[in-house]
Amino acid sequence: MIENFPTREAWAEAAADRLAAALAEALAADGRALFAGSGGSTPSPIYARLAQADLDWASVTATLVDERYVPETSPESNAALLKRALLTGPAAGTRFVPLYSPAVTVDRAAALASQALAAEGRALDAVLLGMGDDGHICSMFPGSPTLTTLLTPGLKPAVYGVPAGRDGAAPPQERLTLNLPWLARARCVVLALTGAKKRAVFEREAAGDPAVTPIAALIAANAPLEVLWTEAE
Ligand SMILES: O=C(O)[C@H](O)[C@@H](O)[C@H](O)[C@H](O)COP(=O)(O)O
Repeated sequence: MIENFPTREAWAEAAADRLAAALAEALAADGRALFAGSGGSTPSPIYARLAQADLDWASVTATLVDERYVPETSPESNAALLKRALLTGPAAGTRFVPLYSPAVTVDRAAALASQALAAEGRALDAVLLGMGDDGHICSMFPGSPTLTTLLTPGLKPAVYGVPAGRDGAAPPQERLTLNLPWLARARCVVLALTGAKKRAVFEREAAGDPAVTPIAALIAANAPLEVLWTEAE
């Protein structure tokens, strides 16, 4: 299930190519495409390449797989990261749907983001995921109180609020996240991993109980998952 790449360049190129192909297919079929990207440090080289893809970016909508409940002015903002890394150059004309919105509670922001995504009227065409060392994808954290909800088949709203963990548990602050059924309905899900540690975490999580393990749940839901790995971190 894991595809190995000899260099970080080849890995980033392959991930960007898969995502661009999925977006191009949607654009050819429907004249529109919906992309969701991850935060964290892993995706930046992939975004840099994807931003150069020869696509009708003005017909693409981009959103996030998860977000800290912070405004774009925060260094923690995934929206700011995506805008900097992907929505630039040829991709600058892409419409962006944020998960965060100001002056409301995290759950209200989740409801607003869910409405905005529902208004797109389509499943995600391409998703770029990273994975934390604890096996989390999006803001679905193994062992967190919200996980069972986020993994529930048939969940209707796309986006949920995630409270900060208690007593040092993840996540350190409130977040917004896509849920498992939304991810699983995507047409292409690229999980980009680097380094021996993440590979071992992925293998452990893939063999876990789908009821309590986000990666195992994604596999069990038959998501069109492509796992791209390179040793170089
Ligand atoms: O905003 C986030 O935190 C992410 O969307 C998250 O799911 C990320 O992909 C992992 O935490 C891996 O992060 P790294 O790529 O930095 O290891």
